[in-house]
Amino acid sequence: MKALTIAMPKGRIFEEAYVMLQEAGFNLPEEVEMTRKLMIEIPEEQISFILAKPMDVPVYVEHGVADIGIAGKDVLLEQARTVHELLDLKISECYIASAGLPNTTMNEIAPRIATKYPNIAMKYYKGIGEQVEIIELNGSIELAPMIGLSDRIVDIVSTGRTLKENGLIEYERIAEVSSRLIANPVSYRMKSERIQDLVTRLKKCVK
Ligand SMILES: Nc1ncnc2c1ncn2[C@@H]1O[C@H](COP(=O)(O)OP(=O)(O)OP(=O)(O)O)[C@@H](O)[C@H]1O
Ligand SMILES: O=P(O)(O)OC[C@H]1O[C@H](OP(=O)(O)OP(=O)(O)O)[C@H](O)[C@@H]1O
Repeated sequence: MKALTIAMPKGRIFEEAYVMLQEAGFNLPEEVEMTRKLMIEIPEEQISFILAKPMDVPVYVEHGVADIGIAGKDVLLEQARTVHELLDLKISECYIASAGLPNTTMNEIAPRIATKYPNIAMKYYKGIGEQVEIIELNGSIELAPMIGLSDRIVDIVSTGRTLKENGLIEYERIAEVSSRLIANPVSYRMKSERIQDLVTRLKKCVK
């Protein structure tokens, strides 16, 4: 059996994907003890997990240090990396939307958009014919309109709770997001049997 290295984000995606892999019949410990270790080896299954920042998962996969990865569609849309998207796992579902303070229009000259997704935001506003200035932030995006840093934000919405609790409303839904199984193109050829088996087994567990 050929060894597989799988890169995954540490947080919510790992938790959901790990359960899915167990449901798919992989012999993984009942619970992973969350330590500071950034690599988890499962010798019985010849699998190693690399625990990464969400935005870094496609980087590991594109460079081939991970054969497989699990990444949010948001990250894949933002980065356009050379990886194969194999399967929609339908976990960590949410969407990307534009939002802002209620009853406000955007500044007519170069409205400012705060976001963690500069490429997605730029493409969206270009598509609707708005010339905007992007302000790139790394988190707590919902703060920006409240404190006068931006006219709008482009960010992830799931329950809508963060928008609501920060006095913002959604203006437009931009893209649907869920986690995808991705593969390095060379690994996909060299380890095709192993990867195909993983896809077939996971497919049966998609809800
Ligand atoms: N509120 C949410 N509900 C469901 N899925 C989400 C939500 N927020 C983000 N996601 C999805 O989960 C992925 C990882 O997000 P997560 O919140 O775990 O990390 P992060 O806070 O962006 O990362 P970090 O703080 O480590 O840089 C995102 O790329 C997206 O696909
Ligand atoms: O609609 P909701 O259910 O409230 O979820 C949306 C929030 O979840 C994500 O933030 P996260 O918790 O990852 O924190 P972040 O600000 O560090 O990105 C996202 O950036 C939103 O802020």
